[in-house]
Parts: sequence; structure tokens; C-alpha cells
Amino acid sequence: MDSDDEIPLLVTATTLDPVPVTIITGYLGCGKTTLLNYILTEQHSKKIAVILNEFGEGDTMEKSVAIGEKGNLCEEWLELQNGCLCCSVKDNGVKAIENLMSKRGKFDYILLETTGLADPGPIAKLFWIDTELGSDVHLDGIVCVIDSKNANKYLGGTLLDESNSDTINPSTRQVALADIILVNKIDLVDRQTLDMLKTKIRSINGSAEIIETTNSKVDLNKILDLKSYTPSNNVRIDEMIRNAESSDGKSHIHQNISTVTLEIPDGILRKSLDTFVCKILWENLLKDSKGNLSEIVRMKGVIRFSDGSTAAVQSVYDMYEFQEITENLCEVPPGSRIILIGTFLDKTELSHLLDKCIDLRYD
Ligand SMILES: Nc1nc2c(ncn2[C@@H]2O[C@H](COP(=O)(O)OP(=O)(O)OP(=O)(O)O)[C@@H](O)[C@H]2O)c(=O)[nH]1
Repeated sequence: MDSDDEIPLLVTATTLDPVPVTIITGYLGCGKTTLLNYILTEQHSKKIAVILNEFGEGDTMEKSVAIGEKGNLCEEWLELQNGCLCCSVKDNGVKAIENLMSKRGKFDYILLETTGLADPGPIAKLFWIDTELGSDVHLDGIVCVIDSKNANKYLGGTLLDESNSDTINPSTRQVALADIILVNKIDLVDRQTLDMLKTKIRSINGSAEIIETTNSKVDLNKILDLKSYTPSNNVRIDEMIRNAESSDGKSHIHQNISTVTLEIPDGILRKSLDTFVCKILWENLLKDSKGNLSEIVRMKGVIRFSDGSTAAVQSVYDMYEFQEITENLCEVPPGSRIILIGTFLDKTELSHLLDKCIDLRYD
């Protein structure tokens, strides 16, 4: 049957605003599918398309599901020729979305569930800024689900990568990149275990909001329409800064992945900050005091520049962006700061580098 015939009820006029994409990530068996099902069942005002990234026997399929306001569920399969979304993200990811976009008007929100071992970073970059996709879609946020019964075994540990202790394992990357973290399966652990796990999570990602769940049940307003990559979302900026301040520099796990907040002098020149950001993201020169090479996984911040403008700065790995903040400026917390999540972050070294860039000792 023609897939267009399958979902006629969903063909209603929708805005051509960019479609938000929420990435749902988390280690194997943590409750991602449970969360998807919960969203699709509980949420009735949006028409949601779902992309599942599933490993099969030698091939991978992207499954797109559209759901209507009245709970009419229809499915279609978008077959991909080779590889999984995270491995050949550019070709397959773009193709999956282009396929979806040809059906625009039938959905107004996209949920993308990654496999348990996927690094959500490349996928996030694809959705965040992609010229081929134009303004059709925009990244709304990354939600990471954690299995509170088992997470301590792999989170921050080397279980998955014994050969290279400097590499962050996939589950830790997923936590580091998340905007919201659902600590799921709390029915299976006691309060002490839960609190220890939350401390560990907070030490990796100081800025994300952490929410405890059972069967991935969560207030959907907490995970959809986050606008995490939109500078005008000042409430989230405020929350993010407060969370980060409470966990600054605390890292309890051996890879030394942590969150560091750097205060930036108000009125910094754009050029100075740009130089600093390029140095830490692109030049691979940043080290901690013991000589370990730092890796910045995620950066977020608000900067007040010398010309009186204010901008939100964000990065996912090496991709970064400054976005002017023009609205509700009074709600943006005073001062300028950036929050860095990564490995071997040394606040003193970072401050020295920033000072050099401010003194224009670097061009
Ligand atoms: N006890 C308990 N079980 C849960 C909870 N959430 C999910 N489960 C169960 O955990 C199992 C795995 O859940 P899924 O939602 O399939 O997990 P997933 O992350 O999609 O798994 P993969 O696709 O294998 O990575 C299922 O049997 C769920 O019913 C919870 O909060 N408590």
C-alpha cells in the first residue's frame, strides 16, 4: 500500500516552521523505547514522527511512525542501504530526514531514538546546523535515559573500552551531551544508591536537569519543546547556570570527565572569545596540569560583549555557534560565563588561556 494512503487523517495544514527534533539516547535497556511509547500514548496535541535507529542482521532500517491527535498510529518503513545512523550519519541521517520531510505536514515533531551504544554527538550536530536540511528541522534537545539499577557498572567506567582509558565510554558521552537526564527504574534501587548515582551523573554533566522516573514516566513539558539550542530560552539558561555552579569541577571518576564553569569578564571583545573558543575546540592543544589532553564535549554559555550585545554560545564537539540574545534580556542571569563539559578540564589552565586571548597575545 502506498504509505501516503496509510495516513490520510494526518494530512492537515501545519506550519512550515522548522520541525523540532528531540534525540532520545541512553545505554542498552535503560528504558528508551518505554519512553517513546509513553510519549506517543500520553501526548495528543502533536503529530510525531519517530526515527528508530535499530541494528539488524547486516542492515539497518529507519522506522518512521506518525501519530495523529486522536491516537491513530500508522507506520511506514524507510529503508536505508547501508550502515546505521550513527556510523554513517551524514548520508543515512540526511536521507532519512529527507524522506520524512517529503511528508511534511503530516507531523510537527520528530523523536529520534539512538541505539544504546551510539554517541549522540554526530547526530546532534547533523540536526543542529545542516545546510542540506536548511531550516526544515531544528534540534530541540537531547534526553538521556539512565538505568539506575545498572548504570553504576558502566557510567564513567572503562568496561566498554578497557584498551584505552582516555576514551570516554558511550554511556558517559550520552550523559555528557544530554540536556535532560531521566534517572529511570528507580523502583529497583534504594535511595542511597540513587543519590550516589545522581552525584556521579552530576559530576559528569553539571548543567543538565536530572529527573527521577519509573517506566520512563515524566511530565512531557520537561522533555519536549525544550528549545535547548535556542538562545531566547532564558529559563533554561538560568537553570543550566545554577546546576553547573553546584557541581563545578567535581569529578569522581577516573576519566576525569567533569563540568567546569568559567567566568568571562564582562565586555570581552568578540575576537578574544572567538579565539579562545577556536583554541579549545579546534586546536587540540589544551591540557591539564598533568599533561593530559583535554576534550570538550559540550559547551554552553552567555556572554556580554564589549559592544553591548549579548550572545548565547553553544558547542557540540567541534561545532559551535554564537546566537544573539535580543529578547527578555533582563531574565538572563547577570555576568558572562561558559560551562564546559569534557575530559581533563583544568580550570586554571583554561583561565590562563582565556587571559592570553583577552590580552590578544593570540590572534
Ligand atoms: N522495573 C522497571 N523496568 C523498566 C522500567 N523502565 C523500563 N523497564 C523495562 O526495562 C526493559 C528495557 O526497556 P526498553 O524501554 O526496551 O529499553 P531500551 O532502552 O529501549 O532498550 P534497548 O533498545 O535494548 O537499548 C523493558 O523490559 C522495560 O519494561 C522501570 O522504570 N522499572
